[in-house]
Amino acid sequence: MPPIAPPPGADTNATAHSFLGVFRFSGRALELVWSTSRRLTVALGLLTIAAGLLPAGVAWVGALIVDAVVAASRAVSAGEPLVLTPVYGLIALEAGLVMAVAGAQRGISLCQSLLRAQLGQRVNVMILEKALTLQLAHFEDSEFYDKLTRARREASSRPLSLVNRTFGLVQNGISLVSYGVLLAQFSPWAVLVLVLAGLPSFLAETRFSGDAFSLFRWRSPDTRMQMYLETVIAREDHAKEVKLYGLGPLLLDRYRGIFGKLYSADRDLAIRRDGWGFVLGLVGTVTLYVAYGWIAMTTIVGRITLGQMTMYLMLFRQGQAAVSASLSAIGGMYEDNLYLSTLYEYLETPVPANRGIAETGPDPSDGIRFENVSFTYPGADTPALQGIDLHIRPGESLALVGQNGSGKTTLIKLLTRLYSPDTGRILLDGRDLQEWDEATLLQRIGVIFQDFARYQMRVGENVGAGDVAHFENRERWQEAADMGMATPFIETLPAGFDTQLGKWFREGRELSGGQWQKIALARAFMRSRADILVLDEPTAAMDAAAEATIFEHFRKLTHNRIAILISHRFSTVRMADQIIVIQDGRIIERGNHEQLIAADGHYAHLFSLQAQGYR
Ligand SMILES: Nc1ncnc2c1ncn2[C@@H]1O[C@H](COP(=O)(O)OP(=O)(O)OP(=O)(O)O)[C@@H](O)[C@H]1O
Repeated sequence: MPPIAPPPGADTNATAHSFLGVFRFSGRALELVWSTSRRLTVALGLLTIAAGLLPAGVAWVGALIVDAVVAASRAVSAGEPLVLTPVYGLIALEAGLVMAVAGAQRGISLCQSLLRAQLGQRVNVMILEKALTLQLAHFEDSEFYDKLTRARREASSRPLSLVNRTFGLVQNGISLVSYGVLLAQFSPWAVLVLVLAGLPSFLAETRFSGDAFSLFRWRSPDTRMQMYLETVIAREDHAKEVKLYGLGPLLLDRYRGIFGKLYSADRDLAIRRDGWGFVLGLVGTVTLYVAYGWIAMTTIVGRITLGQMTMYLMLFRQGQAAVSASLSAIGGMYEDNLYLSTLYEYLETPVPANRGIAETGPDPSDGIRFENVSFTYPGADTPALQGIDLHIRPGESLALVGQNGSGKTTLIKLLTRLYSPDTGRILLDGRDLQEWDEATLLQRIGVIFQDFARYQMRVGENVGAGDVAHFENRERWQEAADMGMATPFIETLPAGFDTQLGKWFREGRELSGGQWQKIALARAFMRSRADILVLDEPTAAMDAAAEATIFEHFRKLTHNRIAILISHRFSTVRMADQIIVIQDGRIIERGNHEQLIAADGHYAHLFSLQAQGYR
């Protein structure tokens, strides 16, 4: 039998197994619904109470009708005149009540649809707002990412579903109490029998729902892998490789494999759940018919009327239906709880508060300083950077050279405060980076990473993204595009700056790698107020002529700015005032091009290798 119990490490709260676990998040879900729309929540509450009480009323009036009919027919047999008014009156009353039940149920479903839309939007916005406050490290943490995707996937349905089920349970509870009150007049034992007959199924359902709850949690990485495989197989940005390498069947096999594994656990649980459900359900049926006999016998001996007999039978039957409706609500509530626990874990992820407030530094002519900076990625064994000392003054340019994985991009991530150093400090204008106000700091830095974003938006917006204050400013788009050498090809696009990019939307145009890079460069140039410009391999996909011109622009532009450049092309690197060579996270050489060539070390070796290639 596949393990239902979670493996070590899976967080199965003990309460999840207890009956109360079902209600763990009901209060919070209710709070969420309440704050989304008070009017709709109140309406839903009132309608639920009405829908809970009215069925007992219908049963009661039903009994009165039968008794009135019996009385009237006896009167007619006894030769008395026929009086139909009381019977018709009662029939009309029952019809009214039945209509009211239907009205309440419709009203509930209306409130639910309206709430579903509002609540879905609200939860999605909460999730996205939180995402904006997260740090890069969160997105790189697989477990956290899992929480985020799960929270997003079911945001529009789960919170309301939990509320609906909670209300449904309340409604059935009210009905059960009202049936109980009426049934108690027949015999308090009958009430006890009704409750006891439902109890085994109730306990079994709670138990199995608890198992399902654990199962969901335990399998979450598998489900995530399945989702990922779906993305790889069915999305345009992977389609090229999947086709050319013939990866499709292999990936699909994996997808099937995961399903097989999950399915066997599901099947086992479903068989046990339904098997026990059937057996315990039989207990209910047998009880019903024993009660039937008991009620019939009591009618025959004349202790209750025919009308009461119909009512008690109906109460018993409806009572059992209410018990089974409650059972399925509870089953679903476990799943909803799982979702909400993920949602709240995600929403409550601690985020370090904006650490600094400084908007200026004591010495603006000092530029950037790294003092003995070391950094290890969360979960990594070896440091990505160690003992980095570095000084770049305003107006200077710095080039970072090193093998793949040597730590160049990491250095930029620390400078842009996407991560914080483990030891040492980074100073800007003589002030620790941690003390700077985040918005001020970010305004001063323009950066393009190797894996820059390709927004499926218009060309102009792709450029404008570099400066949100001028996102829609066409003049600025134009200037930035000129500097990024993007203007000539943008002019050839069907709608110029208004051309839609990417393939997700209608009439979207795909660009070449170099064209995208020019757009990204233009985006960095949008940040005209930024006095630190960082280009992480900005021209790797560009042709040599474009690269040369861009650097001419770049040098002119960076006159009073700090320019940091990561590149594997020595033709550009050599132009920098200062070059540092990084190896395994440490600086092994530094100086300008001439000094490094004269030193005849690592740099000189790499330079001559590349120069040979051009001879
Ligand atoms: N998000 C991350 N989490 C954990 N380790 C990382 C992460 N990003 C990079 N690393 C590791 O840190 C080291 C330095 O990576 P970095 O991206 O800084 O290299 P790089 O010098 O920019 O390389 P390239 O020239 O290939 O761009 C590498 O060993 C890499 O595997």
